[in-house]
Order: sequence, then structure tokens, then C-alpha cells
Amino acid sequence: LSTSTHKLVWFRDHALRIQDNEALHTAITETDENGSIQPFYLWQSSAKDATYPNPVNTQTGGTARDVFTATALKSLNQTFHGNLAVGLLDSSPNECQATSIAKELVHICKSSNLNEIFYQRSYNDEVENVIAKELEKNGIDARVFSSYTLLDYENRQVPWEKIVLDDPWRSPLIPYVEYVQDTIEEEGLKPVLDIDDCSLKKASCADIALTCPCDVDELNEKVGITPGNTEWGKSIVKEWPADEISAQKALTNFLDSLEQKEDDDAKKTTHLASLLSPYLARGLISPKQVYSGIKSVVKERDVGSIVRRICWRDYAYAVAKLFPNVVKGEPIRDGYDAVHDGVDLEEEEQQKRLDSWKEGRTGFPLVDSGMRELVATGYMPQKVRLACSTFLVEGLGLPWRAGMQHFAEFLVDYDEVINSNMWQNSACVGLDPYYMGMNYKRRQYWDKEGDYVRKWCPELTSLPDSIDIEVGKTTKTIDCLYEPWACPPEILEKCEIELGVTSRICDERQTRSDYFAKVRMERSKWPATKIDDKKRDFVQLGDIARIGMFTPRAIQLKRIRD
Ligand SMILES: Cc1cc2nc3c(=O)[nH]c(=O)nc-3n(C[C@H](O)[C@H](O)[C@H](O)COP(=O)(O)OP(=O)(O)OC[C@H]3O[C@@H](n4cnc5c(N)ncnc54)[C@H](O)[C@@H]3O)c2cc1C
Repeated sequence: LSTSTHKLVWFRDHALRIQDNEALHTAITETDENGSIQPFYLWQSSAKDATYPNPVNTQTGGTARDVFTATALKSLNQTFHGNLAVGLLDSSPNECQATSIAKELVHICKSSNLNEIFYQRSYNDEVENVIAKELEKNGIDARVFSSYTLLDYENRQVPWEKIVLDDPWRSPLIPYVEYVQDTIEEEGLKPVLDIDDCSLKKASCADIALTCPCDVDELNEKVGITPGNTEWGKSIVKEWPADEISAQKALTNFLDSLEQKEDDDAKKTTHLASLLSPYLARGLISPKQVYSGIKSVVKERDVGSIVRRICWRDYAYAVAKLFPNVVKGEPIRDGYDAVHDGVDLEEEEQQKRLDSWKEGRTGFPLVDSGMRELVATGYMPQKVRLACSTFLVEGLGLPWRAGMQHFAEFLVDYDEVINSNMWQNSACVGLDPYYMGMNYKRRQYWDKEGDYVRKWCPELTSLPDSIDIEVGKTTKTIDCLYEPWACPPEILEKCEIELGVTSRICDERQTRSDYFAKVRMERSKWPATKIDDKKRDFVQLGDIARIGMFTPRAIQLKRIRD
């Protein structure tokens, strides 16, 4: 046991919680009645996010996750009875983020005469190694714990070879999820760690030497740090209460909704969203708490789908360990350099299309609904994210990284690992067959009754669901709500819908065809060794294996070069 009477507990973006926080739990357990703990957090505005060159939205002054994090800190501070110390991290532009963090930690420990620090590590080995080395070099004892995923990847060798080679024609995702579930079944999960109010009294506000201390209550007011004091910021705060009780409530509500829908046939086709993502992303709830919660409450019910989704999270992190540069926007599949920038467009046209996508006025109702919901609430359901991202790439012919960056600014659940993985999948340069094609016109796919589009595109509310029109000897059904451009003019007029509002920003079918032609052209330059005997891209998984990955038929080549 440590002899130090005062212990530093460093709270980080992926674990802003008290419960099931091993670092905090251990520090408290090892502190006797004469000692105390000092919880602290280092704020780094996403303005300085190293992942993207300039992720700060100019309209809002910050990102949705900044707002959420700032609110979560307020709540954390209240739980610690005002004893959470917050410092602003001032990283120099020439220094990597990890180095700035490491230097500040050393500064805090040295100036406060403390030699022990407890924290939850992130998935990012590069960052963690820099921090750990610097602490070690300075004689500071780092007590590091890991809980960002269900399985502890720091102490486990993932059997990738077995996972991918057992069935090399599938995506690793499916066998990976099985692997996570089987491992939990065999080994069990560590118990969830509870902390009572009494233990929290061990937290005190020592005089720790933060380089740039910041009052947590004033954080929201600081211009340029977080837009919490703008109307937009306030609406995000209202939409997403950022505290642990709300996270638990989201889980309970979700479990209740599963129960209510048990006998409902719609359950089979409706994707039930838990709305847990912001809480998981900022660690207000741990994946273990979610998994255990589901398993303990819903024993008899089919919870396979939600359990699988929690395991997808693990998968995304496991992929990021194999391909660390995925979060920096480096594609997993190589050989697509010429297509990362989309189809060939004039700069002005490209900007026009991008703005229309961001602002939800492309003229494609499902896409516009999703993009409007994103900006208004910081959230978008999974299937709509897939539709909007694929549409940006294929329907608008725009660079996928521009879409990824926009999501990084506006998603309240922004998770650099999941976001970058999923954008790569939408651009077909990632590791999975998440590819959904151009699904933006398929109401069955997501929004059977059309409620979603009617909510976010109120200008279309008066349109009938569908109409039948005679084309020669056949009858054609037009989905007016999802394809307003295909509506006969008299219907549009009757519904008082101006074509200007609903006309499409571009001919998406032409763009898609141009885009695929460009991709095929790029692939035609590849040597035959890059493509497997099923015409799919070979992807090298580290030094483990080379596997043929799902490749959409539209970009497969009829003949492959020798
Ligand atoms: C282009 C694109 C970008 C995305 N960016 C993010 C992001 O930045 N942050 C994020 O949390 N999710 C992201 N997702 C994944 C997914 O859309 C969200 O996790 C989900 O919609 C969140 O809603 P929920 O909590 O109700 O999810 P549920 O469907 O209830 O799932 C429960 C949890 O499982 C995890 N999960 C669900 N889907 C995935 C997935 N595909 N990959 C990994 N984990 C998953 C999440 O933690 C989620 O909260 C993205 C998806 C796409 C297509």
C-alpha cells in the first residue's frame, strides 16, 4: 500500500464518473483517515484537438462534446462537494498533446510534492506511453487502470488470427463480437465498483499547482472554450443532462422500453436506440455497467441486438489498436488516394454541396432530416448516420473526411475511434461491410410511417405518403415524402410545396456513377495481388493475416490486371 497521505486522482474525458471507476476506488481504498484524495481534470478545448486540423465550428465557437463535457464537470464537482480542481491545458502548437499533458502532470506532482497519481488510461497507446514514460522519468508512481471497453486489452492478446482466419470471407466484426461474448461468458466481467457518499468525503481541495487553474462553474462562461452560454449550447445542455444519474436513467428507460415492446411485432423491425452513446463516450457510465445492467434486468428477453452493439464498441477500439492512424483519418485500405477527395468538382460547387449537406437542405428528405437533427440536438440515429454519410460520399461526391469532421463538431457522443471507423466504412476504405448503399430513399429502412422526416422537414408534412400513377400500362407507386421531386406538379401545388425548397442539390445518380467510375479507374491500376479471387480488396491486418474484405459490386472490376 502507498504511504503517501494525499493522492491525486486524474479524471479524463473517457471516464468522467465516480461509480465503477477503478482509479478512484483504489485511491479511496488506500487512503486512511489521515489522508485525502485530490480529484482533478485537465481541460483541453477541442479547438486544440490534434486529430483534425480545425474542428471548431465557427458558428458555435466550440463542439457539442465540449458543451457536454463542461456540464459533466459541473456535476462531478458537485459530487465532490466542490473539490474538483480543473486546469486549462495550454499546449504549444509545436508540441503533441500527450507531451503537454505529461509535462503538466509532472509539474503538478512536483510542485505539490506528491509522487503518486491514479488514473484510467485511454485506448491510445501512443499517448499513454508518452505520459507513462514522462511520469516514470520523474519518479512519479502512476497507478493506471483500464475500463474503456468490456475486455481489458492492456492485459490480453486478441487472437486475431483465429478470428479472421476461421472464416476469412466474413468481416472480422461478426466473429469479433462472438469472441467478446464468449470471453465474457468464460471469464466473467470484473464486478462493478460502487462508491458511497461517505468515501467521497476523503476528497479535499489541496493547494495543487495547476499551471492555469479554472473555476469549473466559470468554464461555461469562458468565450472560445465552450459555447455553453450560447443558445445552441443551452439547447444541447437541455437535451443531454450530463451526469451519472441521467446516464443510469437512460439505461433504465431503455430496459423498460425493451420490456414494453416485448410483444410488439414492430420490435422485430424497429431498431431500438438506447441513447447511451454520449454517456459511454465521456464515460459517465462504463461499458461494464451497461452490459451488467442489461444482463441482470433482462434475463429472459432477447437482448442480443443491444449486447452486440456494446460489443461493436470493443471492436472499434480493437481495430484502432491494429490501425492506430485510423483516428488521424488515414484509411485502412490503401490504394484509394485519388478518390479520397470525391468526384472532380469546381471548388465552388463542392462548397455549395457541402454546405447544403451540413445545413440539411440537399433536397433528399431523409438526409436533410438527419443533418438537421444533428445540428439541433447533437445526435442522429445509427441508420440515419449511415444514410447521411454514404450520401455525402456517393450522392454528393464529396471528400469523406469533410463529413467526418462535421460529425466531430456536432456529435455530442463524438468518439474519435468509432467516428473515424464508421466514416471509413461509409467511404468503403475501412474494415467492415457496414456499407448500406444509397438507402436515403428507402422509407422501410428506417422510418416506415414517415414520422421522422415529418418531424425534421416540416415543410413536407402536407405531402401524402404515397400515390400511384399510371405509366403506360403499369402502375408506379411514388413515395411522395421520400422522393418529393418525383411527385406530379399538381400534387406539389396542392400541398403548397415550392419546388425550390425540395429540389435536389445535384443529380445524385450521375454523381454516384462518376464516383464509382473514379474508384474503378483507381482500382484498375492495382496489381492483381491487391485483389482476392472473389474480386475483393485484400487488407493486411498488422503482421497477422491478409484477408479479402467486402467490396461493393459497383466498384469491382470485370477483369483484373495480371
Ligand atoms: C458515420 C457514423 C459516425 C458515427 N460516429 C459515432 C461517434 O462518434 N460516437 C459513437 O458513440 N457512435 C458513433 N456512431 C455509431 C452509432 O451510430 C452510435 O453509437 C449510435 O447511433 C448511438 O446511439 P445509441 O446510444 O442509441 O446506440 P445503440 O444502438 O443503443 O447502441 C448502444 C451503444 O453501442 C455502441 N455502438 C452502437 N453502434 C456502434 C457502432 N457502429 N460502432 C461502435 N459502437 C457502436 C455505442 O456506444 C452505443 O451507445 C457512428 C455511426 C456512423 C454511421
